[in-house]
Amino acid sequence: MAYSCSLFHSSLASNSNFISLHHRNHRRFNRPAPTVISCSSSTFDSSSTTSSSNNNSPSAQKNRRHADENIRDEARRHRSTAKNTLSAKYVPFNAGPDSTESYSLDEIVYRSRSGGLLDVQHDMEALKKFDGAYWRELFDSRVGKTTWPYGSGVWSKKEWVLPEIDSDDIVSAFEGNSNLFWAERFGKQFLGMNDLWVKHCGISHTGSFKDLGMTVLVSQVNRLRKLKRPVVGVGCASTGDTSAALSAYCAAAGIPSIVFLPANKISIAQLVQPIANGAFVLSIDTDFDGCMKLIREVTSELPIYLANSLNSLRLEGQKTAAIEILQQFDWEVPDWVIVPGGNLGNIYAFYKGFKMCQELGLVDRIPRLVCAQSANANPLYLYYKSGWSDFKAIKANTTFASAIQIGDPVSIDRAVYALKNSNGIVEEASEEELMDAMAQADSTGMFICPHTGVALTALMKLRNSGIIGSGDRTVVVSTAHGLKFTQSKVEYHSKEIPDMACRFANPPMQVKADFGSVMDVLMKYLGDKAPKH
Ligand SMILES: Cc1ncc(COP(=O)(O)O)c(C=O)c1O
Ligand SMILES: N[C@@H](CCOP(=O)(O)O)C(=O)O
Repeated sequence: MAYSCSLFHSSLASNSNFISLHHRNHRRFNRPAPTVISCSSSTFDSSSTTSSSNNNSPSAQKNRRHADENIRDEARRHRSTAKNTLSAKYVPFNAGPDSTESYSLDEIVYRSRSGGLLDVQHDMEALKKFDGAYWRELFDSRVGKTTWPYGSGVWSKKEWVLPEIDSDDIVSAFEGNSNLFWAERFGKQFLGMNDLWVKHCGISHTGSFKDLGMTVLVSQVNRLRKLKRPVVGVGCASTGDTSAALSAYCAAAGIPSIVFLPANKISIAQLVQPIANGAFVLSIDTDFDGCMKLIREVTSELPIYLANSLNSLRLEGQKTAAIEILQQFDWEVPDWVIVPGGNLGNIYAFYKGFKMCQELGLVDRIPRLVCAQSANANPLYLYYKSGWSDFKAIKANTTFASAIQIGDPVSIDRAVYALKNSNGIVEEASEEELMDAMAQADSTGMFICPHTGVALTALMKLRNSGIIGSGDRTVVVSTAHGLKFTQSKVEYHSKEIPDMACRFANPPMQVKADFGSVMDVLMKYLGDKAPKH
């Protein structure tokens, strides 16, 4: 599949700005943030230790960081001396009330004694000592600042993520705080919807939502290494996004990273990311599931810490995207959230984020979740269609949504739990459907990845069947930046894909370099576009 059009070039744009959405949010964000938020039994650092003001008033100057101090030093100087009453530990995933099995987060453990998944369990009683309004205000007060580490959308929720980690150990690129895009034209034109949103988790440091989990995992590794635990490097199997995030965060912390990639199955843009960040890259002649099996075997033999989402630390970071969505809607709960699924950690992370907000009184309900799969890699969809009676791992086929070409998802149990407990739905998208949906979305000003095309296809199907109503507030989670997947767009717009009509292709027009020829094509174009009366 070669490039045929020299007009197309790829480069990865990175933007971690928080784009506040609408008037309701402005009201909240404009409120002065409290310097210290006190509560009955504890005090957490608030965001306003650094002056975020541009003015030169004496009070702004007084709050200024010392000239010889960096933001980490400054955070240390302002750190609350109150005893931290919050904690978290690993427990077997979905363990019954009688289970006593648990592990410190400082242990290197990925599986329960019975071989099942683990989950990070927070001390909910300690968190409940503060009411929902407290947490809403604390999280809101930290948005858009450079105070270490709260300028990160993940670490602005530190108390719910890794409450015990020292801020000094955190490795962060101020990830998160991604924009929630009102898909006005796409919603109106293709779906008759006026409250459709796209959460752009891919507009991030390495171009995918993986940054949210990787900052947490690599921070904990940083702590483990300081505690002299046997961690020489960190490794993952990847379809291209986990490897990019792992290598970037490890490079920032000076920790060796090792990535197992299925040969010729990821995009060039994704392949070059770990190479550029200095990771040890193994290109292996197998698929993602084969790489996953190998990394699990290797990490049980060598002092390499496992960074895939089998490791439940990752999901603690990823769950903050759910909290962020609620925050961006001024703590109003959307009706639906649609997430593309592959290894199936993220759908559970969203569930967990929403559920914590409900349990801790920030909101009174959770949205219905939809997991969207490529029809070429759809083990969850087949399981759902069997009435959850018959799960079979499959051999995943090639799909343009290459990052979710996964046939044996490690988090299958987590995904089923999330969907059952959120009245959820699973949908699938054929190659033509996902590529058409991507092209349609792009034609309304987005530039999404094929995985987001899978999620948009699910939305289209659920709208057509009337399950999602025209007025339902719906969020589609965009998981990676479209600039990582330009080749699939080039092929689509060049109409190069066998057996695909590419109905929304917009190929460039070749024109001779003379005024007459250019005028001819422009006159025709403008004639076609002129409003018909
Ligand atoms: C771009 C993209 N979208 C979606 C997914 C699916 O996420 P999960 O594996 O957590 O289901 C992945 C990775 O698997 C991905 O890289
Ligand atoms: N899409 C993923 C696949 C691995 O998922 P993980 O969340 O378990 O790391 C990737 O980019 O590698």
